[in-house]
Amino acid sequence: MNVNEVSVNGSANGVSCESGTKSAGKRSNGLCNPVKDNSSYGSYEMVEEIATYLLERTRIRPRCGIICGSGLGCLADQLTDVDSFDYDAIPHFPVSTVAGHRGRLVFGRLGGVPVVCMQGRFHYYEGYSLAKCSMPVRVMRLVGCTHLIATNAAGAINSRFRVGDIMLIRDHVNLMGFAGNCPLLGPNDDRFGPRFLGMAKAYEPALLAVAKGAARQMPGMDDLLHEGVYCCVGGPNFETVAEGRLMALLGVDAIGMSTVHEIITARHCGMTCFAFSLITNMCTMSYDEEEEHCHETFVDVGRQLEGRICELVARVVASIGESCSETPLAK
Ligand SMILES: O=P(O)(O)O[C@@H]1C[C@H](O)[C@@H](CO)O1
Ligand SMILES: Nc1nc2[nH]cnc2c(=O)[nH]1
Repeated sequence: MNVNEVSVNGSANGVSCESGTKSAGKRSNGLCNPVKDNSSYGSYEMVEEIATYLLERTRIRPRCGIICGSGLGCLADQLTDVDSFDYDAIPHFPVSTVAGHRGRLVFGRLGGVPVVCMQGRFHYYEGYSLAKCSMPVRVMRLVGCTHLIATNAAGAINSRFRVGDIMLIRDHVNLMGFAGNCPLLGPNDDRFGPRFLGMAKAYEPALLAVAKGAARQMPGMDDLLHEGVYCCVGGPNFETVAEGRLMALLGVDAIGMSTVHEIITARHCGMTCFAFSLITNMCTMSYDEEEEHCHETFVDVGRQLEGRICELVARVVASIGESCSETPLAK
């Protein structure tokens, strides 16, 4: 099969620069070449090659992939029987460039359930296309994951939220998609999933119920927990007051710079998804307010809440473990 015909990568409106990919021991020069990237990056064969590389080096056969958001790398630190791979050692993998994103893939067990964690994700503002940001989700699928848990740091639009709260994501607004940017742009490869994708049940209601049930059993957690709508923007700048107000009108509760394209990619390849936002700041909704946005402070909010967040994720993973059969799915 001609890889050019089945490539699933699309760069954003033909204007996204790809940066920092390691391939065959050589880093790209980071120059824009969307046409080339569109035809060769992220093919099924490439993702399969990465999956094979990893499976040959670990005995863990993960059922659930976990993406650690800014300041939430602690999720990977609680795994046992660990095999970890720095991103720059994995063929074709992008590299993390953001503080609080360590840049490694960690295979291991969480409460006995085999999982794989991205300890650091890729963002559009780093210069990667949405397809490239989300490519590791397809790797997770091809190493056997049936479920994805995505976490992120986000700003609250909803005035009832407070810094340190957790918002379970019930739904999202794909604002970048409205502008014609989507991780599924370009030719579709049916081996990953269908050309046209329904998104009405993107976030699995049963896992939302598990998380809410778990929170009720964790002292003080119920008060911190909300359910709501997440929106991803390209970043890296935060929102103007007018943009924050627009988000409120759109029904958005929290805003960030990730997750949506990962969930689209995961749903495309048939994964069951659960996601939550750690509220790290209140969005500035009035010109009278001081803007107090600082990435380093956001990372600290994650550190302060790591015990609770780890427990919540462990409980959701335990329920996923119970629902999965023991048949390995890895190709
Ligand atoms: O990876 P996530 O979505 O948690 O990162 C958020 C969005 C920006 O990358 C960063 C802003 O501080 O945190
Ligand atoms: N876009 C956006 N991303 C964030 N990530 C953490 N806080 C914020 C925020 O206020 N806005």
